[in-house]
Amino acid sequence: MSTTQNTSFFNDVCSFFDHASQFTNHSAGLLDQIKACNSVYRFRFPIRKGNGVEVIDAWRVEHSHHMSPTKGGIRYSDMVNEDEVMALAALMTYKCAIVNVPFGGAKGGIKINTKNYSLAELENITRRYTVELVKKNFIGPAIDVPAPDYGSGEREMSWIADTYNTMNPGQLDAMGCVTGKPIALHGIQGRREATGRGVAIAIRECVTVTEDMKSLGLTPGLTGKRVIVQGLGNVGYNTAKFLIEMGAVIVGLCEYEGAIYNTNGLDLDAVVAHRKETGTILGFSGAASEFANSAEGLEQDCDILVPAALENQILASNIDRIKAKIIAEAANGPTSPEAADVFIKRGGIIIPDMYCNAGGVTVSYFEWLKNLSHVAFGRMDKRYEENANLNLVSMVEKMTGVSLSLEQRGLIIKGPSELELVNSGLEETMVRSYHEIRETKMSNAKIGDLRTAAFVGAINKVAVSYMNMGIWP
Ligand SMILES: NC(=O)c1ccc[n+]([C@@H]2O[C@H](COP(=O)([O-])OP(=O)(O)OC[C@H]3O[C@@H](n4cnc5c(N)ncnc54)[C@H](O)[C@@H]3O)[C@@H](O)[C@H]2O)c1
Repeated sequence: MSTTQNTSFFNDVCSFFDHASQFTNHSAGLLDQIKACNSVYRFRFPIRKGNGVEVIDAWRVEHSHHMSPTKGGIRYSDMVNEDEVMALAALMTYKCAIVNVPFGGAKGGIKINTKNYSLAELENITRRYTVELVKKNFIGPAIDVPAPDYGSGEREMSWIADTYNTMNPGQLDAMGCVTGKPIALHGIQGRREATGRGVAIAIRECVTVTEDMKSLGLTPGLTGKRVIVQGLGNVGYNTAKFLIEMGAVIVGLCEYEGAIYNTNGLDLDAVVAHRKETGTILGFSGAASEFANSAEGLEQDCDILVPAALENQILASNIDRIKAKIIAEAANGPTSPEAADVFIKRGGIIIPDMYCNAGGVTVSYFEWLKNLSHVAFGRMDKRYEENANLNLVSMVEKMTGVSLSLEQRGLIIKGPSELELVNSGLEETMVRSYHEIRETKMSNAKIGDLRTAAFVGAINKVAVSYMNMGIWP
């Protein structure tokens, strides 16, 4: 299947790319340009730790400048490395193209185990990381816009926004330099849950296609579908939460300390509360069985497996023991090309990462637009709105001499809130993109799977941008 030797995560992404590119008709040179990472910035900076100094390794990779700004999260992990950041940046390019978000792909990495640092040290690291990016022109609302990823969240995004803003006094659009900020600091409603909500919508769309479910021996629809989720962080927790709302049953949960399982379903919030109290999901009273090794949790009986932690979880070495019929890649790169090949050949469906977790960047785009437009999304705070609309109602009544009915008043004051706008935009994007990918798959029997179809669509869109742009000089 691949023309690239698989020695790394980035090579895995290139391997998927190479396989899909045979279904496009672009020149080898253009394909090379799309595939390559345009800028890789590796840097080291010191922080004070205790009475000494510690040097931190960090990266920012801008994979593709076919659109500006570039966009992608920052991973805080002691496992992060240059290859991983390059792979994640490349996935961002294809992801944005799939959901028609007009950004190039980027990603950042800070090599730390967040558990080993105090809050003040984490803030120092984040602010210094931002300063290094500013110095090299690797951040800015029109240049490169980071977001949360594994190990980072709203708190870190606030520090980044404040550092950038402080270093660029008077820059009107400064708050658009990063997304995933808290609501009180120019964030947007619904961003926190967006990736998980998007994953749940992606799964729902997949299981509603009767013909595809028939081929898996499953009934269409989410009701009663048994799901195992790996990772109880931002993406995993929210995916599980929305899947439950949509009628699915969470039968298994895996965290790095182990896994729990109950074929009758697990109470998600009770598990989270238990973990908060004890530091582990193990020992949860509602579990029928538990496994000290997290990976064993992936191999239990279920219809849908949702890896939502890290890459390289489903490999040639364990794919034969995976019982799920659908793998929904909430994490980036959880399935190796070899494992994916085996799974597809035995008739399984993989909802590929580059589409499945695109809800985050979709809503990040809305946040960035809100920051640049300097206008609140949706209707205003209810108190103001009611006053404003009451004025409007009495104005209309005075002008027409007619008393408006309650219904007519209702028509005037009703309007979508920011959250309703965000969620409907997200819903529309995830639904449309799923069927676009599936149609590409169905258009050529040789394409064979959703990931290849997603890559074909993404490659074609990025190719058109590069061709329109031309080469300068
Ligand atoms: N946050 C976003 O908006 C976003 C968007 C798109 C993609 N993603 C991807 O989703 C994945 C998770 O990101 P997140 O933001 O939820 O991170 P997070 O840090 O909030 O949560 C990750 C969780 O995975 C757990 N974990 C780590 N290793 C594990 C293992 N071996 N087995 C089971 N659990 C393990 C961690 O303990 C943590 O609870 C990453 O691949 C990330 O790139 C995140």
